Amino acid sequence: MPHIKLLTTGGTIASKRDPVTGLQQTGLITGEELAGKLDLHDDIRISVEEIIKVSSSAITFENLITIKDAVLEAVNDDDVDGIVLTHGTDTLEETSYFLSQVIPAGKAVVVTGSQRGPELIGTDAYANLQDAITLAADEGAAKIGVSVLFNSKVFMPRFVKKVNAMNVDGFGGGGTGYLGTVDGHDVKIYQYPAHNSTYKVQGELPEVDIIKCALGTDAKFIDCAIDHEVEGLVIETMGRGHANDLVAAGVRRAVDAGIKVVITSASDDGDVKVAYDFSGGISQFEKDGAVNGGTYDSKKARLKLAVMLAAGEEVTAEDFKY
Ligand SMILES: NC(=O)C[C@H](N)C(=O)O
Repeated sequence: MPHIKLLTTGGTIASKRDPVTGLQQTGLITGEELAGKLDLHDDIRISVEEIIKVSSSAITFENLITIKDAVLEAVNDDDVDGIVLTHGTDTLEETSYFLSQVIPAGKAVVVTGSQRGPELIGTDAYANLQDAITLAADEGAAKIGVSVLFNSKVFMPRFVKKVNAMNVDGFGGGGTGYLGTVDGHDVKIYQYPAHNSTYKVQGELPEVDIIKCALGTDAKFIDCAIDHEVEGLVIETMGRGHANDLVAAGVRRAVDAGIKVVITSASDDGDVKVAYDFSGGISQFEKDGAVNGGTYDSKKARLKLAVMLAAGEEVTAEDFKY
């Protein structure tokens, strides 16, 4: 009988209507209550542990460490066959990606949530939770390690993104699509991630910020980050890694101040790559010691950088290749 550990963190999937305001409030429904209403395969056994109870936009780097410790404990428990983590959708892509960087593959860790609260008409809370548990109990999911289940689809954390702010088809996998499906009690995995590097985080995650560039952006936020002595910076540039001379000068100041700088692109697909020789772009950023973030989106690059710094790893463009 597969034993699935259900770890809960809050989010809409744990919400009920506040009797006074009528608005959704997280943490009013427990994992036990949710799991009690599912139509699971008879031989699945569930045990529930509440880790935290917050809207996911309030999750902190400290919370990520707490979540990681709880997941690792379950991964290392021989009595547990698979893990499901329920989470708010706003930062689900970030927490799942973080976990994929710190939890070695070998046991299924399925992250899920819902766009509509469990009491709302057409809620996706029970369907997603049931599918996530079914996936976590499937042998094929163990090989993926950390995955995301949403609206019947299985995603890899590296590419999953909340693409819709309200409807139940809230997540997409970009150009790489999805890994498989859960249809009732049937799990089908069509593809596995080709690359899986994990790191051993020691202690806290360091402060790493994202600064987004657009037409006419200057370096005031970069200088502010330098003043705040952040350890890492992700500069989200345009296209293949382009900004302007003011940003380039700011990047230089940041690198000189000992900050690890990673350059990402606002585009959804395509690499940051040296293609032009001009002073406000990736060719200059690289000469000045910034790291090429490849196809990483800024939120994932931020977490990868924070994890690598916390693990005491040297950060190079090679680390952002896949
Ligand atoms: N659908 C959701 O879960 C959104 C919610 N605000 C959260 O991220 O916690």
